[in-house]
Amino acid sequence: MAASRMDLDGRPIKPITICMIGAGGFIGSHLCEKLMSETPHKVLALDVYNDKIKHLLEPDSLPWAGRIQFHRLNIKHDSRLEGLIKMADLTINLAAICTPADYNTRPLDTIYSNFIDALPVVKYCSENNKRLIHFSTCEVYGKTIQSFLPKDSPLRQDPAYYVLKEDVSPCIFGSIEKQRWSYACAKQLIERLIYAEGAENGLEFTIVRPFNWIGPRMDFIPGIDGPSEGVPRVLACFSNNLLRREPLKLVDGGQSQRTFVYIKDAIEAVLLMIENPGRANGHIFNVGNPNNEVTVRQLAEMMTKVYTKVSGESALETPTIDVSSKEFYGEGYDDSDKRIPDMTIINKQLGWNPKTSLWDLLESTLTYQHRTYAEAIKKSMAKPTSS
Ligand SMILES: NC(=O)c1ccc[n+]([C@@H]2O[C@H](COP(=O)([O-])OP(=O)(O)OC[C@H]3O[C@@H](n4cnc5c(N)ncnc54)[C@H](O)[C@@H]3O)[C@@H](O)[C@H]2O)c1
Ligand SMILES: O=c1ccn([C@@H]2O[C@H](COP(=O)(O)OP(=O)(O)O[C@H]3OC[C@](O)(CO)[C@H]3O)[C@@H](O)[C@H]2O)c(=O)[nH]1
Repeated sequence: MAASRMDLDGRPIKPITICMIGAGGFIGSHLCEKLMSETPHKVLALDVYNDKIKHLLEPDSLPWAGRIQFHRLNIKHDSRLEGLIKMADLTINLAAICTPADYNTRPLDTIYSNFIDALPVVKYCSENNKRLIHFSTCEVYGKTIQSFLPKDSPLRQDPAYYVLKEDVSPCIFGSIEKQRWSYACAKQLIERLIYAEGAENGLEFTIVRPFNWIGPRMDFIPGIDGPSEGVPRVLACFSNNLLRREPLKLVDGGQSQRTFVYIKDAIEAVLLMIENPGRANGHIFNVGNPNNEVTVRQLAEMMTKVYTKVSGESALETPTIDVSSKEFYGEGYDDSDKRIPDMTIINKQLGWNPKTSLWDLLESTLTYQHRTYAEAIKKSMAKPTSS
């Protein structure tokens, strides 16, 4: 299998060792799965948790046993970090606080996690001449230029005012009191630092800007495998509502727009970056699906239809309710209005295109959510509440 794998320029791919930080999270778990099942590469998987990759670590009889090694560590304070980066050919940094409910309520943790804690990773890669793939975010674009144009301006139809291009679009955030932007701003600064390490010290880097990757194992279902009061990202929020047969909450009318890409499509793009360093180094890549754009309200409607199909349950009488962002997220929340990725750079460098439609990716993801959580939710809802 592995011996005959070729890169995009027809050269055989040599097995490498990857130090993956944040390997136990949503993206990390899918990337580990792909690397184990389809490549000969080794993974040093670093995280505080490993629940989402347990199926790859045990039992010892798995075909890839010995190629993945879990190291439970917190990169904030662990002297093993530099040694592990030195042992690898490539470091992939996924570790971050990246749920919007935290950005305005835990801004210090958010800034430390996305900037300060990433600094040693960049430094160790640069000092030891190790390649780095760093996960940033589409949030670095902030709001579109379009959102500042008058509602009746014909310029609103011009993609130049809303399609987000890595090398052209500005980063437009709200005022400092809108602490929502603490995350985007920290991610932007770490991008600038990595870019400068490349320019001044020759660091070989690739920066990934994911545009709402979704699929199985994303975040948690409150009260089942996460805190009851926790607020995950929209896929898990709406899944939780559907599983509990309660209305889906539309923040500020659900008018914001997003493009969603299936995690399995996006992981293909990351694998191309890993295995084609000559084409990926020095680049910042949007990774998203411009064809899967919906408003959050449309997403809620589609998820409701898909869930009815995959669960066999009847639709709710009141499928959605409106809630203000202040009530849902608290003071200091703000939102990106629209996120369409320009695909020119990733097409040119890696020839990558997403394949899966929004309906299809929701069908496979909600089938997973139903199979994984429906019974546990029923049991938890049947339990009498303690007085
Ligand atoms: N999923 C998306 O659509 C998306 C979009 C934009 C950006 N991103 C970026 O991609 C990366 C991964 O996102 P995800 O969706 O998999 O999130 P996730 O929360 O599922 O994964 C992050 C992982 O990092 C780990 N981690 C955090 N701090 C750590 C620390 N100090 N030490 C060790 N481990 C630590 C967490 O335990 C978690 O397992 C993040 O950097 C995020 O900002 C993701
Ligand atoms: O119950 C809910 C939950 C959310 N919304 C609204 O949905 C939009 C999307 O929210 P979410 O998926 O939580 O996150 P964002 O897209 O805003 O931000 C993410 O983008 C990438 C990343 O960097 C990492 O994943 C993260 O910052 C939004 O408009 C919510 O208000 C809702 O209506 N109801």
